[in-house]
Amino acid sequence: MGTQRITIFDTTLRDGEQSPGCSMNLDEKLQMARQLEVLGVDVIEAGFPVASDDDFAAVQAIARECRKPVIAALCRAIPRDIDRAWEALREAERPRIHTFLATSDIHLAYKLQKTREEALEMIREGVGRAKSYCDDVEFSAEDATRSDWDFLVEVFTVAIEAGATVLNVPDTVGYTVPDEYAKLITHLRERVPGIDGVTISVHCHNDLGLAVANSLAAVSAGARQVECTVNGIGERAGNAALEEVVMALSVRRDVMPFATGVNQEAIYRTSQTLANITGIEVQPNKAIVGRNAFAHESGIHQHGMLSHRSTYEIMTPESVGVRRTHLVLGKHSGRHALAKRFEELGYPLDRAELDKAYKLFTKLSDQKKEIFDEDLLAIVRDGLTHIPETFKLRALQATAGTSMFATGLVTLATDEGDATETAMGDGPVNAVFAAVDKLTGLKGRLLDFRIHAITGGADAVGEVFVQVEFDGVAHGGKGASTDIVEASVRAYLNATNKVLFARRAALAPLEIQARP
Ligand SMILES: CC(=O)SCCNC(=O)CCNC(=O)[C@H](O)C(C)(C)COP(=O)(O)OP(=O)(O)OC[C@H]1O[C@@H](n2cnc3c(N)ncnc32)[C@H](O)[C@@H]1OP(=O)(O)O
Ligand SMILES: CC(C)C(=O)C(=O)O
Repeated sequence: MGTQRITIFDTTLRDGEQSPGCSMNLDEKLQMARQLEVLGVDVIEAGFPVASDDDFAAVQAIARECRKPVIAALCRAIPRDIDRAWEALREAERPRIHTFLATSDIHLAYKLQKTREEALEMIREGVGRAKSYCDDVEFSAEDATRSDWDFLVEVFTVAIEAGATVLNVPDTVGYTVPDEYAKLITHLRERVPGIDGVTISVHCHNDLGLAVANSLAAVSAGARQVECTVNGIGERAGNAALEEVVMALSVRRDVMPFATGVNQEAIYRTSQTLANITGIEVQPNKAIVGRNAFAHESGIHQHGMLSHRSTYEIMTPESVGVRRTHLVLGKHSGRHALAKRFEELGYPLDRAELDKAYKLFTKLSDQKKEIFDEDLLAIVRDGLTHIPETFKLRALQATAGTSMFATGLVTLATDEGDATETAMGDGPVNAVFAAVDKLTGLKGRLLDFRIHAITGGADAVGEVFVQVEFDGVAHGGKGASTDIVEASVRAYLNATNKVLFARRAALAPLEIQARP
C-alpha cells in the first residue's frame, strides 16, 4: 500500500479560539490565517459567523484573502446559522460549510431536548440547506463517541443522503481511547452506505491527554481528515495538537504510511505566532514546539548527543523550524557537555582543568537551576587559577540592620585546621573582611570594590572585584557566588592568597589569564 494523503483541518481560529483567554480580533485572526496558509494546512476553519459581527467579519476577510486552503465556517444545524455561514464564505475560492448537531442521548435529552427522529430531520434539513449553497459540506455528529453506534450509522447515512462530503466523528469531550475509537471508525465504514465516497474526519479533545493518540488510531482505521489546532489550544483541555499529529505521521511513516501537505519547517514559527497573538506561552515540555523539546540536560544524554544526535533525538529541531538543539548545563550535566561548552566559549580545558571546573560547576549547579555561559566564564576567571588556596572559606555568617552594627563570623580552613573569628564593621562586607584579617594576620586596605550580577534571574551569580593593599602592594581579587557577601569574601580571600603566594614565591602579583 502506498502513502496516503491526510487532510489537515486546522481549527485554531474556531475551536482553538474557544480556549479561555485565546480570543482573537479580526487583525489577529487574519495574521494567524496567513501563517496557517504558509504552514500549508488544507483547511482553515475560520470561525463561527453567527456568533458575532466580528467573527463574521473575520471569516469573510480570511475567505477573501486566503485563496489556497479550503475555508470552513461552523454553524449549528439551523437555517439562520447556515445562511450566515454562507454569507461569510461566499467569496472564498474553496468554501466549506461545516454544520453540526449533537447525537448522543445525553446531549439530545438534556441540551437539545430533541428525540432521535427530530435530530435526524434537523440533520437532513441542515445539510440539505448547506448543500444548496455550497458543494463542500461537512457534517459533525457532536459527542459522537458517546452516541449509540447504530444511531450514528443512521445519522451519517442521512447526512450523506442530504449531500455531506465530509463526515466528522468528534470525540467532543475527550472520552474515547485509541482502540475504541478505531473500532468506531471501522464500524461506520462497514455500515454506512456510501461512506467510501466521502471523507471521514476526526476531531479529538484532550481531556484524558489522548487527543493525538486517538486521532492517529482513527487514521489507521480509515479516517482521512484530522481536525487539530496549533499548540493544541481549544475548549477545556484543548484539541489534538497539529504539530504533534503532523510530526507523528512524518516520523513514524514506517508504521503509518500517511503524508500531509504541511510545510514542517514552518511549524515552530506558527506556534510562536499564535503564542505572541494570544499571549499564552507554550508550556516548556510541550512536544515539538516547547522550549525543552530539543533541550538535553543530563550528562548521559548530552554525552550521547555529542557522540551522535540520533541517540536522543527522533527528529531534528531544524525539521520543525527550531534553530538548534540546546544542551542545557545544569545539575545533571557531565564533563563531556561542560568541556564542549568551554571549548565553544574559547576555553579548551585539559583534563585536570576540566576536573576542577567540573567540581566548581557541580557546586554552583546545586545552588542554581541553570548554568549560563556567564557562570562558566566566572568559573574560569575565579576558579581555574593556580593560586594555592592557603586560606579557604569554610563558613560565613553576617548580620546587619538599620539600628545595629554589622557583625561577621568567618571560618577559614588552613593547613593547621579550621579557625573562626568574628568582627564588627560598618556593613556586613566590611565586618566579614575584618574577620578575615583577624584570621590571616594580614591587614588589608580596601582600595576598590566592584560588584555586578553576571547572570540573570533572582538566583543570579554576583561577581565581586576587589583591589586590596597589603604593605603598600595592591592585589586584585575576584569571587563569584549567588550570595554577594560570600562573593565578596571569596574575592578578598583571593587577593589575600595571592599576597601569600607572591611572598612565598617572591613573585609579582598574579592575574588570572583566560585562554584565548
Ligand atoms: C462542541 C463545540 O465546540 S460547538 C461550538 C461552540 N461554539 C460556540 O458556541 C460559538 C459561540 N457561541 C455563541 O456565540 C452563542 O452560543 C450562539 C450565538 C451560537 C447562540 O447563542 P444563544 O442563541 O444565546 O444560545 P445559547 O448559546 O445560550 O444556547 C445554545 C442554543 O443552541 C442550541 N443548539 C446547540 N447546538 C445546536 C446545533 N448543533 N444545532 C441547532 N441548535 C443547537 C441549543 O439547544 C440552544 O438552543 P435554545 O436557545 O433554543 O435553548
Ligand atoms: C463542532 C464539533 C466539530 C466540535 O467542535 C466538537 O465536537 O468538539
